[in-house]
Amino acid sequence: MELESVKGPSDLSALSTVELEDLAEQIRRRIVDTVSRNGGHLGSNLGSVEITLALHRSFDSPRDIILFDTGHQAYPHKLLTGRNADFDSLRRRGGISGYPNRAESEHDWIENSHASTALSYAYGMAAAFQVNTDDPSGLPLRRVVAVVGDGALTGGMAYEALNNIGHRRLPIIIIWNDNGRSYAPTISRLSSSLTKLRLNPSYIQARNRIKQVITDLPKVGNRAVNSLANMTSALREVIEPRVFFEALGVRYTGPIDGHDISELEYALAGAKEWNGPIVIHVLTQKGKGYPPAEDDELQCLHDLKVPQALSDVEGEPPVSYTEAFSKELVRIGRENPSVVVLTAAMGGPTGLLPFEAAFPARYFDVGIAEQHAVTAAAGMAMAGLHPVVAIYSTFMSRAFDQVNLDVGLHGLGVTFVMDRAGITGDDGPSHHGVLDLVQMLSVAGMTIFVPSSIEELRVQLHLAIEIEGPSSIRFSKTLAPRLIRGGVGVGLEERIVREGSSNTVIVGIGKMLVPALLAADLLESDGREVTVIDPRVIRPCPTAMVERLARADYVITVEDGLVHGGAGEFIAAAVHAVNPHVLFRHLGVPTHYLPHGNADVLLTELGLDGLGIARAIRTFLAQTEGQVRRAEF
Ligand SMILES: Cc1ncc(C[n+]2csc(CCOP(=O)(O)OP(=O)(O)O)c2C)c(N)n1
Ligand SMILES: CC(=O)[C@@H](O)[C@H](O)COP(=O)(O)O
Ligand SMILES: [Mg+2]
Repeated sequence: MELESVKGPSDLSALSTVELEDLAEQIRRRIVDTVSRNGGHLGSNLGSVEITLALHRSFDSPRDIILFDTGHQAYPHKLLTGRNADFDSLRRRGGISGYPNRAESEHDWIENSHASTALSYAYGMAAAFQVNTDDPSGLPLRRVVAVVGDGALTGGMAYEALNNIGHRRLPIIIIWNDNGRSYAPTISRLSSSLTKLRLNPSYIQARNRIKQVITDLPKVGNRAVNSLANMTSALREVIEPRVFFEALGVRYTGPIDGHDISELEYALAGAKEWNGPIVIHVLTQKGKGYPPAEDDELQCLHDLKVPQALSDVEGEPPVSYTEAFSKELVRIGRENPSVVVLTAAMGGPTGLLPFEAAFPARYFDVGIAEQHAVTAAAGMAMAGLHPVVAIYSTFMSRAFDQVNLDVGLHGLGVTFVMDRAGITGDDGPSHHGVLDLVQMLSVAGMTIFVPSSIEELRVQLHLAIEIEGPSSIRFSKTLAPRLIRGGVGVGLEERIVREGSSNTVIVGIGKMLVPALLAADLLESDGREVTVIDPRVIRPCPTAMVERLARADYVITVEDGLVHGGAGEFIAAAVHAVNPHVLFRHLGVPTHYLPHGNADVLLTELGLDGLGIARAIRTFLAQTEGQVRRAEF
């Protein structure tokens, strides 16, 4: 069967094993081809092809619910549910999402790409189907299936859900998609013990032989007992997961080969008969069928766009903020032995691997467990270390309570480094890092740095680590401009990057300094010389900046984060305490879930590019000219 002719799961039911294997190959080619052009998740999707085929042949989606944890492995699901024709638009503005999307298909349920949520959704849905037992259709109970990766299973929510699912004995089928990796080898005793079994048929056959020996034991006598003693280690590796899940009240079966569709369908048929929660432990190969993707470096492909840098340093290739952070952190690690780093399974993407290589004992990957990472850092700070916790802005939301009360309440010296701050683009609404400024401003005593260039990032990282209390630094998913105009700031002071003669000041926060300066250039052609300030630090609000803004008539703040409760409003409150008559206009991200697409395109749509900012300022001034009342102060 040709992939193009698959319009939905019902087209799969009559396919033979050979036809299925051929279709799997077509799906792999389609994914590799599209991701190589559009970017996206390669390893995870190539690893979930057979699982997805078996699920859509064994269940009746969307009547039966098929949930994908994290959702980054759902490309085969999309191709098999009628979206092959649209697949070329993957992750493009206006195109199909890189994650399940309810507006795209009735077969899609979870749009949130944050890991470890699927089992909680499954609990809720299975419980709802039990409550609504008077289903008029007379059809059997709707089944709920959750595909959960071994990485996602290291998240706290997954354990919370497992506990409840087992306790309530809800008939949920859990596919534990175990490829032994997140970005790196998964931090999981449950999973690592099976490394040898990872898709090595001889080990899986050995496991089956061990089971047979146990069964035949009474007939064989001492010789088997001795050989059994040698085999108990392999047996233990296979038994441990069973003990873990069944202690929670969840039946365990496996491990099975996650690329053998017949074996998968056999296990699914058995699971459907099991009256209660059951986990099918499936061993898969990340990147299966495309060797370059079989490591985790190709977890997610994307190309970093060169920002509208105003003045690149001649001759030096542009680097990303991540790379600049990564290198400076190693330097700091050499100078300061109390500095340790923590990651939640994202050591590679957050640039921590060089630090790990240099100081392995001071590198902590806790798995996809942001809450635990933050509070573990609090413990380390209490014990005299200075932890640097590197977590994407969007994932930091998950640990807000821990930041606020486990670190902030105790005033501990922990530095939070939030990469992917602001609109990140291709990964859509659950990846834009637009909440971190609002959240960090809610934590009393948190020093908040917003670097606008590589040089500033380096200086501010050193400052943050020297601060005794909590501190945070945020930067975007871009190559970083080398803004040398005006030099690098000092301490916790702002930088006047462009001095104008008018009474109008633009405060360009972090990455937004670049479009702010472009807007100033455009306004100059109107004959309006505006001042542009790089605040560098949001809290404590730089004193000299507050005084400078209190003398202005009009102040426009620009941030790559939510406007409501954001940095601009915080700055305005500080200025209005000095001069309540200064007129502010805050530009930033509205409180909406923004779609996926190129970050610069999304920023332009929001009016956060240079032209958009200039337009907004012209409108603001036209609306307010003459309203200004000079304060006596
Ligand atoms: C809360 C949260 N933290 C971090 C991430 C980033 N992330 C995306 S995929 C991934 C690894 C997932 O590993 P696994 O569940 O084993 O799936 P696999 O990629 O191996 O198929 C991580 C850490 C995330 N999506 N959500
Ligand atoms: C699915 C997920 O959460 C991550 O893989 C994310 O897609 C990575 O984003 P970057 O591409 O910005 O590293
Ligand atoms: Mg995995």
